[in-house]
Amino acid sequence: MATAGKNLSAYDKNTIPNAKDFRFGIVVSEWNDDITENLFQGAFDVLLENGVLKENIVRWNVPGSFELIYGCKKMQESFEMLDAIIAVGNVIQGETKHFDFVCEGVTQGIKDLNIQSDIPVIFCVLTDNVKQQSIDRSGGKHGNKGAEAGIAAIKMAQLRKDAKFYKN
Ligand SMILES: Nc1c(NC[C@H](O)[C@H](O)[C@H](O)CO)[nH]c(=O)[nH]c1=O
Ligand SMILES: CC(=O)[C@@H](O)COP(=O)(O)O
Repeated sequence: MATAGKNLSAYDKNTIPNAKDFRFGIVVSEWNDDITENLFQGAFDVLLENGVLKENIVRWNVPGSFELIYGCKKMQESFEMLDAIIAVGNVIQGETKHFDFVCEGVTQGIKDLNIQSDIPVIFCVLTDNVKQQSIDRSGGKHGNKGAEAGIAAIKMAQLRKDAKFYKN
């Protein structure tokens, strides 16, 4: 189902673990910050709605979405007590192929971080053809992908906790 068929902000609170003991990092790209700030707020609000303490959320900024890779990697290394990290960015097609390389690079880089580290990184990067698509997905008519990412972060933090329990 495409995003157009669902509300990115909608979730059943009864299916979300209580996240009061979880700690989260959020790395935010400054490119298109009118969009990325809305994405950040969507994620931040959802985390608080589900019991996360403000003091258990750490935020770093990076210049652009491509730098999300390095920023998230350093956050994994610096804050070993984090339960999950959310990478927030917005890439919009310009005149050239740069869009393709940035999107592919970020996608592969964040995928690699999930393989190489025990701290999951959630992909909250909008990759849009035009600005209106970004607006629609960061608190507009299709909801907020940041909220979707916040829920994913809680679910992956719980999966990671469960996996540690079964391993011991
Ligand atoms: N065009 C967009 C960019 N481009 C910048 C890159 O992400 C990167 O910061 C630069 O190439 C230096 O390494 N970034 C976005 O996040 N969104 C864009 O639309
Ligand atoms: C995704 C980008 O880097 C892109 O917006 C830059 O614009 P352009 O392709 O016109 O240089």
